[in-house]
Amino acid sequence: MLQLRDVVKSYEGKSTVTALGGVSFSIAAGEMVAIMGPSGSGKSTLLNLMGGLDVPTSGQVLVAGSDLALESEKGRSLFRRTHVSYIFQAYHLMPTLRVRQNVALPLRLAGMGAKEAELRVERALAEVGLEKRGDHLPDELSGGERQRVAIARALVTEAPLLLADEPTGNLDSARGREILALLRSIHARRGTTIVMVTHDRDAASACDRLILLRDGRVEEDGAVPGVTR
Ligand SMILES: Nc1ncnc2c1ncn2[C@@H]1O[C@H](COP(=O)(O)OP(=O)(O)OP(=O)(O)O)[C@@H](O)[C@H]1O
Repeated sequence: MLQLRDVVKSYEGKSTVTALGGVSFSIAAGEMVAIMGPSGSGKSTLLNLMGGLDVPTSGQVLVAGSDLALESEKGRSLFRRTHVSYIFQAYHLMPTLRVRQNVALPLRLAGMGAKEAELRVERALAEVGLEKRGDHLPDELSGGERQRVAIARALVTEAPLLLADEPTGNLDSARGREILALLRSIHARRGTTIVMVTHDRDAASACDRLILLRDGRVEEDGAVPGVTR
């Protein structure tokens, strides 16, 4: 599904910062992968490249065999809409929209008809256990529930790749574990490929593989220590 070949990403400014200094690995369809590493090691940069939000300075990011850097901005935007969904530490819900409208947003942006969209929204809300909260505003929900709404919004497009940036970062450990269990069940049921940046050992333990970054390079890549499945 994803292949990174000797990916370098530098940011030009007063001085050049090399965020990624030659990263190579592949992620197969259906994997659930954690990316860990100290602050500044390049995790968010990597996630942005995988999601087609940015392009590498050199090297290649191949998604299903095609090089995202060779696509036009329009091509990358279509790729993002159809292939990738995101969840974030801070949920990023629209505060003035009801839960149901938040979940429907990516479908409305893609121009999907109201009936089909409604069906998908209700299905996604049921999948995250919030079928009774569709008319609430995000402010009326707990942190864990807000993250569930964000997960439902990620599910509606049926994108094969889910990128998660610290999905449990704002939650206490019990709520965090519920979100991780939900992500695992989605992974098992839908076969969604999940890549999760995290500082949280529990979150990494929910994954099948751990990629450890240090100073913009892969330091370790393999099974999550202490986890047997
Ligand atoms: N837009 C930018 N311009 C300049 N430098 C940047 C930019 N984005 C990131 N960097 C630098 O690139 C390096 C990697 O940053 P990145 O955000 O990918 O790290 P991270 O591992 O996600 O960190 P954290 O865990 O703190 O979020 C850092 O040195 C950072 O300062």
